[in-house]
Amino acid sequence: MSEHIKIGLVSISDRASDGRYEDQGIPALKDWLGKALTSPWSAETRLIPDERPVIEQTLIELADEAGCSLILTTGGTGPSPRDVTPEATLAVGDKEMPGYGEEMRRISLNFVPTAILSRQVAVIRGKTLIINLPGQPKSIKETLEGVRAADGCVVHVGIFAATPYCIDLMGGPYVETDEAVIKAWRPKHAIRPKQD
Ligand SMILES: Nc1ncnc2c1ncn2[C@@H]1O[C@H](COP(=O)(O)OP(=O)(O)OP(=O)(O)O)[C@@H](O)[C@H]1O
Ligand SMILES: Nc1nc2c(c(=O)[nH]1)N[C@H]1C(S)=C(S)[C@@H](COP(=O)(O)O)O[C@H]1N2
Repeated sequence: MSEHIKIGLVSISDRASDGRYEDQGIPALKDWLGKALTSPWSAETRLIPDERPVIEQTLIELADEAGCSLILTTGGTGPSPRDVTPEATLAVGDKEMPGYGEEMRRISLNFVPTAILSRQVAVIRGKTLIINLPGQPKSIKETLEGVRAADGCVVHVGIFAATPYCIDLMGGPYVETDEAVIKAWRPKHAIRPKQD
């Protein structure tokens, strides 16, 4: 049996938040989740500048007040002076989840050599998993879904594959996915029977 999940989507960009360009981060996140999730979900969206106090306050509000079990951020993970998303994320986290950043950089190296410049982190705050994704809108699908060969076969599994089980272990809602987009990996004992 699946359960409703509230997901925080945070686009962190100076230029998108002040209107110099249109934000493509939140639409890209919504688009991918709309294709990937088969269990019920709703989004809380925020478009904010690269200001560390604003990022921290936004993450705290979405986790502690809005009740998001998962928060995905996009933007502000590079080496520029204004890129402070990882620092803000680590500051509000109780536990770091280093596998996410390690795996995203490995996946992204299949697309761009500059993937090593990306400093993404993931943390758990209370009952909320917070994951930083890179800022390039196309990198959202790339990191969540992984790498496919020309015939469509998955050659490097995306980071979302492990995320529903992580949320299970944190005591959150049971999230299900469309296996054609991303297969949610759980040990056999943790898989609930599908309902018609
Ligand atoms: N929200 C967004 N909408 C559209 N494109 C974006 C967005 N965020 C980032 N990008 C693109 O991805 C690139 C890398 O993202 P990064 O987070 O490093 O942004 P940036 O160069 O610090 O600029 P800004 O914070 O003003 O978006 C940006 O230079 C921009 O081309
Ligand atoms: N999957 C993927 N990862 C990516 C990219 C990309 O196009 N696809 N762009 C990279 C680039 S050009 C940079 S500078 C770093 C910086 O992260 P940021 O975009 O969040 O600042 O992410 C990298 N990671």
